[in-house]
Amino acid sequence: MATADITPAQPKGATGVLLLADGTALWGYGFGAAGSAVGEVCFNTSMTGYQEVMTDPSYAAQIVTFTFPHIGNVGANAEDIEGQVESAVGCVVREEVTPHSNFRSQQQFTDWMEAHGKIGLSGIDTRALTRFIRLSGAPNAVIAHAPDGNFDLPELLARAQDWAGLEGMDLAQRVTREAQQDWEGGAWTLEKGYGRAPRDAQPHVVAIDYGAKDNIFRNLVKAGARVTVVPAKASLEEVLAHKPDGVFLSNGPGDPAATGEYAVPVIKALLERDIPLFGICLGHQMLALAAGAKTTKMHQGHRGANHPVQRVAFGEDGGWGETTGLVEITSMNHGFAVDGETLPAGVEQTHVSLFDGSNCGISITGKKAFGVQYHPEASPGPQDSFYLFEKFVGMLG
Ligand SMILES: NC(=O)CC[C@H](N)C(=O)O
Repeated sequence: MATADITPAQPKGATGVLLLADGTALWGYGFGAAGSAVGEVCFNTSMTGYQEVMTDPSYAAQIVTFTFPHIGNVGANAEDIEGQVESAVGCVVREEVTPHSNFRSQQQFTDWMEAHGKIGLSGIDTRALTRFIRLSGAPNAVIAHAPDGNFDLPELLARAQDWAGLEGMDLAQRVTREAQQDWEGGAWTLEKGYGRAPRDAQPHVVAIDYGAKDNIFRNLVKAGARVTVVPAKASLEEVLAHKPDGVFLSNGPGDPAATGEYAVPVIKALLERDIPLFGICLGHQMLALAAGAKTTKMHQGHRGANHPVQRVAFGEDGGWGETTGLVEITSMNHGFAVDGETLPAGVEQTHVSLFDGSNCGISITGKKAFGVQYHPEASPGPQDSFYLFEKFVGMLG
């Protein structure tokens, strides 16, 4: 049963609403798919790359508020897809979606959203919503689009209130590939689109897919690796059967502490066997859990393409070299974080966020194992951190 007043009342002409669990209704205009969906509301400050954001599986069970006011300008295409599986359920934007005008566009963003079952809401004061999230934390909400303007508000509110929230939620097993896959995509170029990955390349990286963005695999290929992707719940034996030179731990949605139940024992065993490891985002968080650290839910999270991160230590093999102290501008999408205070002896903090000092990288002493909280593959975002793929592939074999 819903237990809050819904305010303000629906204005004339509204066809979409973001109904927060506390009863606050943000009224606007629906686009994309009709219907409703529940999730945690976050904000992303990227100025470009909305299609990659909306297809990043790490956003499963989330509603993305774009702080950049004009969304839709470059339309949508069949290439800028980061995952074919579940991802953000919807998005909230300031202005009416801009008609597409770009040589790569194949579809209006509104039509693409509809085709992918995602709900859009325009006409929202996204600055006020972002300030609300910064002050009060990321709320649970229902996003709804009814072309005829008819909403069952008590039912929508009950859904927002009954939803358990992301904390304690394991979503990786919902978004992972179910079968092993020989990864075949290479880096994208304007002239040729995506390249092909040579299957005889060395070294061989086995990538555990907790909800991976495809551009990570393309970057591993670009750095010279052959990549075999295995499902989130692959056992140690299944991973080792591929005779990996190194194992990659992917990004993904949900709470790392909940996901770690099946992933962490495998990661621990790989660490014990001295298999080189590289984790990104959720993979970084679970590497930290395997090494004995703790993760926490953040107040508002980090999501955008402009997050400064500083290299603060060399890493075990001195791999950052002279570049310690350097700042990278990074792409980020996380709502949980490794608690830097809980890093045990033998785990070195290699990167920190210059926004809030939170942990952004670790390296395990005596092992070829490291992780970063941010997204070096960009998609979207700056490319300052591509060196990490070369560093990892370079340490194998
Ligand atoms: N991009 C990711 O891998 C996100 C990791 C985790 N789900 C978080 O929100 O912190």
